[in-house]
Amino acid sequence: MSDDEDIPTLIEPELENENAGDGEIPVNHQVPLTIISGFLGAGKSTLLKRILTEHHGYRIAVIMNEFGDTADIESRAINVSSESDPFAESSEEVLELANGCLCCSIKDSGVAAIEKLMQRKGAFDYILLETTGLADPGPIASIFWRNEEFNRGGGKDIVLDGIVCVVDAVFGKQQMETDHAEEGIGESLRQIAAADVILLNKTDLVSAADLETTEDLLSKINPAVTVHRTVRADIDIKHVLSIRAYTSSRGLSHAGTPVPDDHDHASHDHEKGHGTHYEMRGISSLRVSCRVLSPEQQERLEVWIRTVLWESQLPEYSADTHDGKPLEVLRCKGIFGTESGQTFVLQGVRNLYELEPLVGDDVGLPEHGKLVFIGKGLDDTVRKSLEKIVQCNE
Ligand SMILES: Nc1nc2c(ncn2[C@@H]2O[C@H](COP(=O)(O)OP(=O)(O)OP(=O)(O)O)[C@@H](O)[C@H]2O)c(=O)[nH]1
Repeated sequence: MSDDEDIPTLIEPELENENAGDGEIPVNHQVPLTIISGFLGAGKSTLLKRILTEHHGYRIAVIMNEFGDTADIESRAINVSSESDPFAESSEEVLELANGCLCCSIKDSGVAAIEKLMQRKGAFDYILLETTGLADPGPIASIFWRNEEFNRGGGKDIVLDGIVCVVDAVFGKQQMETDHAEEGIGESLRQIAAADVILLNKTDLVSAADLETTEDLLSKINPAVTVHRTVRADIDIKHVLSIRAYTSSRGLSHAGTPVPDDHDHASHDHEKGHGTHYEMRGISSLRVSCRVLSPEQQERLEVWIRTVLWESQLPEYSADTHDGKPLEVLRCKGIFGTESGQTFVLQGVRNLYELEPLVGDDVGLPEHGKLVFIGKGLDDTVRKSLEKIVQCNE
């Protein structure tokens, strides 16, 4: 099918849930979008097939896109609302599946095609976007999350729900350990870094010990990720859709417990803190526990985040005196309490971040907050710099 006459009739969305929860669609009229990434052959199509053939009540539009070239998407994002956009006439096919899902293959245009898809809003209530096995989902995520240009256009009705990464239990560990890029971090590690949920798939093909090792590696690279072990991507849909990874405290569920002081080879040179840092093939992650913050500490933390994210340096060092590697943050997440009795959630994708008080999400005031940063050059100096702000008693 290629022309609009073949596209199913519009149906008004039935969004009735007041409290979007596990597996429920949010009541606001924004359409949640989940990005599915994953290593080549890991089981992305198997997951998609499973989601599309189950009777879950969602009307899902699946976009299978050659989103390999993210620079291309980003440049088009800027033109998304322009009438004269030469990409508005993207080639696309839409198929309606038996359970009401729409399957769209959008071949040659990124965001403009999604905007076009949004003109059919009402025919679906959820978007799944499958990236290629070689894509870094980070830049794609930042288009849908807090991107002002895009949000003024067709993107205003889309809300990024989360990033799901499918990892091959057989080859995943080897892939991560040998991943490299000309400059910096390889794509499979970027996919792990960006993920909110990982499906460690094909667990039927490996030993329990190997699974343990791979899972351990995944959570060292991304200390904020939730890992589910699967066979043929068999997973309860509530763990992958409507997880609200960017709008709730979910995924930070361990925040109430102190970060363990885990003295492995990667977290050396601890003084007194409960932080860890881990480094592998150019990617590094930091996990730091955080006391209940005073207003001054909160202010200093914000300055720290802005300086690291926007200036790629630590506040107490100028770029040429920090003897570490260049700083780059791919993803950050966190939750902490303040002396004023509020709970704050930190979310960040590349140099975009949001630090907002948590409303209507009853997690209680976390006595031991947690901050996680994943990226490049996040070494022990960076860890100590952050701990100096969030762990001292003022
Ligand atoms: N044994 C086993 N095979 C699986 C499992 N999941 C997927 N497969 C098989 O692995 C192969 C690759 O799965 P796909 O779902 O096509 O993987 P993909 O990530 O979409 O692959 P690309 O699009 O090429 O990157 C297929 O032959 C699947 O049937 C699993 O859990 N166990």
